[in-house]
Amino acid sequence: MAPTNTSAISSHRPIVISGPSGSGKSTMLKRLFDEYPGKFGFSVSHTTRSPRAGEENGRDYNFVSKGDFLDLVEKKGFVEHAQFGGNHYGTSIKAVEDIAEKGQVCILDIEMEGVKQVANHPAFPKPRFLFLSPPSKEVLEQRLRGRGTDKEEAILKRLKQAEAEMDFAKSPEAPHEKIIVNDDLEKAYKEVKEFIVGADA
Ligand SMILES: Nc1ncnc2c1ncn2[C@@H]1O[C@H](COP(=O)(O)OP(=O)(O)OP(=O)(O)O)[C@@H](O)[C@H]1O
Repeated sequence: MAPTNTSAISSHRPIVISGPSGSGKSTMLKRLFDEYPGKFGFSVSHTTRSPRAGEENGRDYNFVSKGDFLDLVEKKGFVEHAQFGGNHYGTSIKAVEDIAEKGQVCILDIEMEGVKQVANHPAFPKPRFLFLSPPSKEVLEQRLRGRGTDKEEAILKRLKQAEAEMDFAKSPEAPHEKIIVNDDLEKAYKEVKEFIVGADA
């Protein structure tokens, strides 16, 4: 099994934020990163896909071969990993440790299957799990449409996946310490901040 430097991670416990696409995760994180510059960091993911123009190895992704990727899977070196469109993607323990060793709190913005993997990892210290929920399916649909980034087919796919995410969050196997409903943005951001930074935020 890949060695884990638990001390850095334990003193800067990573935060896993999840919730349906369109629930507002990026909106919250952008505000948080802007309000607390340098306090938080995103880990650099591994991928087997080829770099795109302008992408830099080690900065945008750790670009690796399929063999190396599967080796690390075997060694339990990923806190979570998945396959999309024929390519593998994953967050390595090392990438999370690198953030903690810089003195930052690592934020993991991941979907349901990844959350399950993180929660069940045999060696990775338990992070803090936050779930961001839309106020309703109807509002989620409005926001996804309002965002204007997806075609109809993608919106329908996201809405279907949202149901699975919401069901999981309500199930007994869900690891979330807190569920925040993103209705009023100011109120929800205050709650997110309290959970992540503490009551003195
Ligand atoms: N409380 C809110 N009230 C109104 N609109 C909101 C609120 N929170 C977020 N939005 C809007 O909803 C849309 C979806 O938010 P955002 O892109 O942050 O979601 P996300 O969870 O990061 O989605 P993805 O997982 O697809 O990246 C955005 O257009 C955002 O401006």
